[in-house]
Amino acid sequence: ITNHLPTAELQAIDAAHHMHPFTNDGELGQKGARVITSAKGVFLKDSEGEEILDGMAGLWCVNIGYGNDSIAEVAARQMRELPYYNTFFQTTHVPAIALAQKLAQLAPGDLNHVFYANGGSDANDTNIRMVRTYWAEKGQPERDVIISRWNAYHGSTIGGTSLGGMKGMHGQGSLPIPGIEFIEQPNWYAEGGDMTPEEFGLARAQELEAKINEVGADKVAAFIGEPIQGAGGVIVAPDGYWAEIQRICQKYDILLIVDEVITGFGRTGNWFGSQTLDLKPDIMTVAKGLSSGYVPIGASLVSDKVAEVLAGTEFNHGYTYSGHPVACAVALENLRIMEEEGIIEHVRDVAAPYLAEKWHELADHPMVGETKIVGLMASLALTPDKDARAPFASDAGTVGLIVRERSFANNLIMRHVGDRMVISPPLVITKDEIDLLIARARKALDEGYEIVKEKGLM
Ligand SMILES: Cc1ncc(COP(=O)(O)O)c(CNc2cccc(C(=O)O)c2)c1O
Repeated sequence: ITNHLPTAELQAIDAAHHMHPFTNDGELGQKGARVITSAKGVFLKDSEGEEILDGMAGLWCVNIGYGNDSIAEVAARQMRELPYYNTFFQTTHVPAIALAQKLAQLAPGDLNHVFYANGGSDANDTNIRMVRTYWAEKGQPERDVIISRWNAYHGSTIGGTSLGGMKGMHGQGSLPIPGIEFIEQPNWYAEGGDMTPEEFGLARAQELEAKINEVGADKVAAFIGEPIQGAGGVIVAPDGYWAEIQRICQKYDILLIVDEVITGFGRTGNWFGSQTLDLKPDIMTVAKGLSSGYVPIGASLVSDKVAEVLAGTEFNHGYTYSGHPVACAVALENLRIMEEEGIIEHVRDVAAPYLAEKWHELADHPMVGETKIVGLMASLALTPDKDARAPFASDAGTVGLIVRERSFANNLIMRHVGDRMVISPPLVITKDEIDLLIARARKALDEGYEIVKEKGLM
């Protein structure tokens, strides 16, 4: 099978054998999956020769853009030299050592220790076992509860799904696992009612203190949160929310896990979202932009305080590919490119300010209620009534899906989460490419708006 097989044949074989993530395969099988054949910079090519602007950087991950040759070179060289070895048998190797050192240098605060994983989900599984082991080692084994938020996303493993607050995911597989508690999310647009954003954010943060007292402070191990909820729809917490969350964590001496799988490695205009929002994690989850998606890799960046306690015991946890040499070598090269090409500065000084200006202009569209952006992750809320910040009468996602389909038809990848549209382009995007993205997004909104009116959805 090659890229040159007719699309319909590729689609038929895909439908016969390939089960897609988060997909109704029955429906997709009828429709046929879009066959992506190559990519360069911020553009994908499909099997019909269409050029598509990837407004999602794959899945929030291709930070340096597609088609970087030096990464391919590094991967090939490492594969020839040491394609695999483990770090279980009191052994290590240079890629794992060098990447750990690099991450310790780049990470804020005293996140000086790295536990490797395959991606974000299993890094969060590590975090569940790590914080529970931490407290057991400190003589408080009953401190095993982790508090998260509804509509958070922390992955698709049993642990990651349980930490996440997506009720639809919990329903498939009898989740969450015991010991995970939830508070409401800081989504002012949808849930703030008549409160100001700041009042609402404070109220939502103070739910953490209430939950701690409900569970019993001596039972709570940690709190986990994304600096900005990504898969939840790029929900930006109101000012003051995170300061209050951190005050409460310190008051009750519970560990703070900050999940930077999306916000890490330049997405918010700094190396980490924790720097943008002034967070001080005890553990930070990373993946995606760590390798720009060129190979799977994730990790838990761990503070001196936590690592010190863990160092006193055998932490019986780890994965075959923890610290995979090719993945580590590629991640190192990815970070070198980010530094040497000044990609963080490009986001902070050029791309993010420009995208923000253009993205906020979309708020003049009759169907757009709010536009939010931090760095190069942005969202907009679709609404039939801007003043009321009203949801559509149709099932959540109906209108979002219409706009997403029009976006795809106009060769722009733009995600919908419910009736919010989301973008997260490669960090290397230029101002001209932003103009193209905005033009195609506006066209998708205009065409979507016509369909929504025809269907009587507003
Ligand atoms: C904050 C966060 N934490 C953990 C994970 C899980 O990482 P892995 O997928 O590498 O196990 C994620 C992943 N985020 C993610 C993954 C797939 C799709 C989408 C989407 O928004 O459509 C988002 C994430 O966004």
